Amino acid sequence: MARVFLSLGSNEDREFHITSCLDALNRHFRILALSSVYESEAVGFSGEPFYNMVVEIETELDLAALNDSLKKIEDENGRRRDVPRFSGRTLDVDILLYDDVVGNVAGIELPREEITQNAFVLLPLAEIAAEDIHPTCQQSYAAMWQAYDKGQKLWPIDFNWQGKAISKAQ
Ligand SMILES: Nc1ncnc2c1ncn2[C@@H]1O[C@H](COP(=O)(O)OP(=O)(O)OP(=O)(O)O)[C@@H](O)[C@H]1O
Ligand SMILES: Nc1nc2c(c(=O)[nH]1)N=C(CO)CN2
Repeated sequence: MARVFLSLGSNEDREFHITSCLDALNRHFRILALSSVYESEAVGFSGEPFYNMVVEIETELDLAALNDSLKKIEDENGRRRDVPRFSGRTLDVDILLYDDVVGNVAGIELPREEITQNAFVLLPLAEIAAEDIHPTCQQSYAAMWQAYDKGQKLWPIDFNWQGKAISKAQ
């Protein structure tokens, strides 16, 4: 069984697509943890603000099969692939960590660089995996967040899934 952390993002019909993604992940995998949902301005392009969160799952799929399964979930949520990389999206699901795998496996680069680059990835990860150690930085996510330049604003959102509030942030 692999422990996997996924980053979810949406800036079109955000509540619908994040909910729909959580429903799909719950059908296909065992969900171990959900972070809060955070709203932030689009980074890298001028578009609508995003909702982002991190989800920990457990799976027997290898990386290639997991990537296929996540792409299918993106497709079911109307993800367009014929648009520039930095543009609006209904749903983006990225693999941040797959156990402690480091390097390129089946075209998947791990650990995903965005962990160290984007507050909208690092904060929700630190929320649910505070004491875990980043496989190459060799620091805990809590320590990495402590040291992170907090210039990028994130707003915790009251978000309910399956009738329960999943927000932990104050
Ligand atoms: N850590 C990763 N998680 C998911 N896909 C990855 C990863 N590393 C490489 N890839 C590969 O890169 C391809 C493009 O995905 P990538 O996530 O980089 O682009 P995107 O989803 O279009 O844009 P974004 O950077 O906005 O997520 C994927 O199809 C996948 O095969
Ligand atoms: N706030 C925010 N900005 C982004 C995001 C995202 O998920 N959240 N994803 C992008 C493309 O992967 C580009 N910019």
